[in-house]
Parts: sequence; structure tokens; C-alpha cells
Amino acid sequence: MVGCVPRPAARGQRRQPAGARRRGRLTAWGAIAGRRRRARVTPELDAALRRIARVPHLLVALDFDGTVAPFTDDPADSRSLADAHLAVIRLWDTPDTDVAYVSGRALDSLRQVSDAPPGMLLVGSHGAQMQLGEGEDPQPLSAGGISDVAAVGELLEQVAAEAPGAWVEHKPVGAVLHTRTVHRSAAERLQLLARERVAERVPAARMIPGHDVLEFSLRRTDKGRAVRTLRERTGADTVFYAGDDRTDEDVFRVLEPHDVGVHVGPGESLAAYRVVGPRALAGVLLTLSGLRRRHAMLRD
Ligand SMILES: O=P(O)(O)OC[C@H]1O[C@H](O[C@H]2O[C@H](CO)[C@@H](O)[C@H](O)[C@H]2O)[C@H](O)[C@@H](O)[C@@H]1O
Repeated sequence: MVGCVPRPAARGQRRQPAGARRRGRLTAWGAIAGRRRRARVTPELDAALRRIARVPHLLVALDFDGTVAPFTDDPADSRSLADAHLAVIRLWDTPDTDVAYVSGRALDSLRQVSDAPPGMLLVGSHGAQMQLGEGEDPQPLSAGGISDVAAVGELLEQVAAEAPGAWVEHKPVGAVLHTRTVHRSAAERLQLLARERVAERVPAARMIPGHDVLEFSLRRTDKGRAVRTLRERTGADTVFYAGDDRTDEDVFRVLEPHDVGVHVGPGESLAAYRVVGPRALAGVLLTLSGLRRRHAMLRD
């Protein structure tokens, strides 16, 4: 149901005459991107990008941390790479193209760091929070769920107090134990302790491991379901998805054969394509945005 997804008023639609604002913006972004180095991608990925750039309606869905933004010690300092942000803006500004961030971050935190343009689709808390339309709020937790979230947060605070550098991020539907700056052996000990205590006292909490984090959520959803919802709501016929973490595997699992999934960084993945890190992914996104924009201009 595309109508449920608000689009910025000035964003071009296929049947509209190319408005001055849209044409001007596309040209300006294109000029900037044209001076940048082209992405070095494998011939297979390059062919896949060329194919999906020509589909009628494309959804580009992206994980945030470790995918468009390199890791930082403090999540508040995290920002997407300039090229990745530029590509996102260009894609968002292209007709018949929807763009989404699909993140483990709480929605507020994602809004703060992503600098997402208005109308961009945002998924937070691994699918538990979605901003698909104005005024659309996440489903509230039950009273029991709210008290479980508080209990998990308290337990993790107690665990984090056992090692300098460990800290807890509190989210609307769970909490995260951060150990990025903690020595590896101490981090492993803390994570074990957290697993045991939460399993014993809040058995309803679902464990979500990540990069130097251990999260517990009271919501049973995942990014795969979120991307399915995005596909339905936007009416996209093809999805491009990029992600680096285990939670992104839930998306790669539900992608259809004609979609394109890109795993960012090392490690096993169900994704059909891989790039070495966020910088390489930014190049891929620039390439895709250029191809998609060219397709839109030729078609119009
Ligand atoms: O799904 P994502 O967008 O990748 O979000 C996953 C988690 O991202 C954040 O943590 C990660 O990035 C931090 C900043 O670079 C880093 O310090 C941390 O070690 C990483 O795990 C965020 O803080 C979590 O809430 C997200 O679940």
C-alpha cells in the first residue's frame, strides 16, 4: 500500500513532468558524485546493480552501524560515510525508489545519527519500531513487557558495573550491554553473566548478539519481517539490502531470487554478494544511485 508511505511533496513521481527542484537536485548531486571514484565491485555485483537499476520500483534497505557507518566507541558519535549519505540522498530523490534504514538502534537514536531525509523509511530496534508514515508509532508493550524491559535494564547495569568501560544502552523494548572498550576476556565474562542472569530472571527476553554488544529484547520480531513489511507497504518489486551483522541474516534469508543482498565485512553470510567494509559499500551505493538516476532520466 504505497499510499501509506509519505513522500516529500517535491519528490519526483514518474508521471509528473520533471520539476525544477527535482531536476536541479539530481543534476547537482550527479555532478558531485561524478567527481568521485567509481566503486570497485565484482563483475557479478556490477551486473546485479545494472539489472535492479532498471526495475519499475526499487526498495533500497540498509543496515546502519557497520554498514553505512563505521563503528565508533560511542554510538552517539556514529555517522554514515559521506559517500554513503550522498548515495542515500540521491536514491531517495529518484522516482520510484524507496530508501530505508533497518537498524537495531532505537528509532530516536537512529534519527539522531542518520540525518535521514524527511519521508525516508526508518526501522528501529531490529524491527520492533517502524516509522513508515507520519504519526505512526511502534506498538506499545504490555504492562508486563514494560516491567520486563526495566528488569533487564537493571540486571545489565549490575553486570556492567563489574568492569570499567562496560555500559548499558536502554531502548524502548530492551537493553544492550556494550563491551567495545572492555578487554576481550572481561567482555566474555560479562556477557556470560548477563546471559545467565537474564535467562534466570526474565526468561521472556530474547537474546540478540552483535558486534561487542549483547542485547535483550522483549519483542519477538526481526529485520527479515521488517523488510517484508517494507516491501508490501512500498509495493517494491525488487529489494537491495546491505548489512554486516547476524541480525541482517534474517533479511538475507527472506530475500527473493531477483533481489540483491550484500554482506559487509568478514564472516559467513547467506548474502549472494560481499564487500570488505562500509567504504566499499558506499562505492556500491554510489554506483547504484548513478545507474538508477540515469535509468529514471532516460525513461522520463
Ligand atoms: O542494526 P544496526 O544499525 O547495525 O545497529 C546495531 C547496533 O548498533 C549500535 O551498536 C554498534 O555500533 C556502535 C557504534 O558504532 C558500537 O559502539 C557498538 O559496539 C556496535 O555494536 C547500537 O548501539 C546498538 O543499539 C544497535 O543494536
